Amino acid sequence: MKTTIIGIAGGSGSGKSTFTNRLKNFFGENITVIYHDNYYRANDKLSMEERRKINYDHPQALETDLLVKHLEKLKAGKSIKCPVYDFTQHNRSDKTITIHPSRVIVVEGILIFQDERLRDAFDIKIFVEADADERILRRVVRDMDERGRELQDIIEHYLATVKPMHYLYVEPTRNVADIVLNSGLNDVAFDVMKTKIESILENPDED
Ligand SMILES: Nc1ncnc2c1ncn2[C@@H]1O[C@H](COP(=O)(O)OP(=O)(O)O)[C@@H](O)[C@H]1O
Ligand SMILES: O=c1ccn([C@@H]2O[C@H](COP(=O)(O)O)[C@@H](O)[C@H]2O)c(=O)[nH]1
Repeated sequence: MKTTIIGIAGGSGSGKSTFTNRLKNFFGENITVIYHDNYYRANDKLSMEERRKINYDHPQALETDLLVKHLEKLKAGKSIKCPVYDFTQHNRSDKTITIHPSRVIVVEGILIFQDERLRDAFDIKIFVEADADERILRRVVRDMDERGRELQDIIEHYLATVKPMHYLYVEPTRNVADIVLNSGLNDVAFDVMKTKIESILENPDED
């Protein structure tokens, strides 16, 4: 069985997970989804205070080598144990999820097009775009609701690292995308990708 790998990148709060989860909800077990966020490094030796100060928007914060290895294993038909990141603790949890190989793998993350090895592994590259003001407003709501953050922390973190790293490492990768979406809720884009994935699933041995 051939494997088709689809990368979905974009800034934090752009709507990557919204688009990715829509595909996952539609295709269920027929596709595999991997979040680069789960590959944030384990920092067990650091205190919570030290972990809070890490620049999580720099490529070095992620164990991308492990994700590259995992994609190679999945392509070779082997299952992987994917780490599970705990945003509330700024640390990797002790849980893992077993992910089995499948015809279509979707990989999502802010920095996935920044790494050459990942870029080369993707058969289709999608970049989700949204204005910076919308992204930060969404992030405030999400980080307070789901990631256990205070407003002041989110603002400081955004200005100190999220925003500068976005313009340094995320935004420039828009140019390598095959498709740029203006929203993770775009119905036409969803229909186009749904049709494409259906056709890939119907042809297990085609490139
Ligand atoms: N086009 C949109 N309009 C309004 N809200 C959106 C839109 N896209 C995403 N959201 C909301 O913004 C938040 C962040 O979106 P998410 O998909 O998690 O972003 P990302 O994965 O890129 O960080 C979520 O609560 C989501 O429901
Ligand atoms: O411990 C952490 C690790 C990462 N972050 C932030 O997460 C976003 C990326 O996730 P999205 O789902 O794409 O928003 C990144 O901007 C990091 O700053 C964090 O807050 N804490």
